[in-house]
Amino acid sequence: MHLPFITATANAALSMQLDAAIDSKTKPPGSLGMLEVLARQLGLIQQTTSVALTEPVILVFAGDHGVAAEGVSAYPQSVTWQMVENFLAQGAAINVFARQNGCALVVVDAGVNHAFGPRDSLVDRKIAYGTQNFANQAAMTTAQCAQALADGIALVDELQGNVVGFGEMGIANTTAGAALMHKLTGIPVSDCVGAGTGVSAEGVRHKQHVIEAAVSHHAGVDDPLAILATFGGFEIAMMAGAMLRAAERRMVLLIDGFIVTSALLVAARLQPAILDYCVFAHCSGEHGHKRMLDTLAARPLLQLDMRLGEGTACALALPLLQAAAGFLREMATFGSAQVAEKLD
Ligand SMILES: O=C(O)c1ccc[n+]([C@@H]2O[C@H](COP(=O)([O-])O)[C@@H](O)[C@H]2O)c1
Ligand SMILES: Cc1cc2nc[nH]c2cc1C
Repeated sequence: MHLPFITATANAALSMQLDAAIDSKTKPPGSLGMLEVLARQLGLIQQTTSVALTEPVILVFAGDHGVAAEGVSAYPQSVTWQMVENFLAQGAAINVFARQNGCALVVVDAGVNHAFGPRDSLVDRKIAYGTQNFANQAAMTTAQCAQALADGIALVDELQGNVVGFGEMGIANTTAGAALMHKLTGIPVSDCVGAGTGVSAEGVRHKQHVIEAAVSHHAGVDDPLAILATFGGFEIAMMAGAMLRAAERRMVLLIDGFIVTSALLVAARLQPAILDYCVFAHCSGEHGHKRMLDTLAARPLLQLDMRLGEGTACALALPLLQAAAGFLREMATFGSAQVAEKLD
């Protein structure tokens, strides 16, 4: 399979132009804080000092996990397809937040354990009716993993705009995400697991033991794509493919919570320059997310103790991204507004 190739955004001459443009605006230098960091990043991604965000979209990937059979979630597996129906009926949190912020939403069946039948507003990329239970065998075959990556790439090829947010839905996928985090970072499993949908402290310890046993069972799996196939999910693999292609197309990637970031961990192992294109929407309340973000040297925009997934934090962070692009494009300069500059 041909994986996307991502170019780093570093450009010394453009960086200086962006700094000059940002500092020329009618404000004390640095006073827009993180928005200035974002504006600079957007300029480097788009290779211009006049940035513009067009047709933002959030892709929500849904998939089921065989490891749910180990009793690692607070909810039954059927909630995955039921929540997909809720997305299609416009009733979920992501529907509300995307609507509020003028963001399109695309729901993708990457591998839900349910037959939806033909549906106008559901993108059918079902790889299988859920993954296998990684406690006993690899979650997916190499071919299924490659197909999921390729489908993610193809989905992003169809997008018109230049901003894409990533969201997911999948009962038990914090267990998959924690296993990926452990395998890809070496951080102890105990620091990767969390409450997910709300399991008890004992439930979190059970998750830890399930993952530790699976990691020993699959000893020697060390290549990033093999780790993805062994412990990942169809929605996670499809997101990783979509992320790689989005960065190759020089789009802005909005990264949601724990599971979305675990997909990015895989993508960043394959193409480290992808991180230049990522805006981290929030630090999730899921226990391992802060450590995961730290390993990527990521600075999240929001910290609202949210741990829902669905791409909800992407929708909430979008106005901040638009503020960064807007000030760089529209604010007056000290010269144009005839405002006196800083005293020496
Ligand atoms: O995005 C997050 O940080 C996040 C943290 C905890 C849970 N979730 C969501 O909850 C589901 C997974 O939780 P669990 O307990 O079933 O592993 C899945 O549908 C995710 O979208 C999402
Ligand atoms: C109700 C519910 C909604 C969700 N949205 C994302 N993950 C979810 C998990 C549950 C349980």
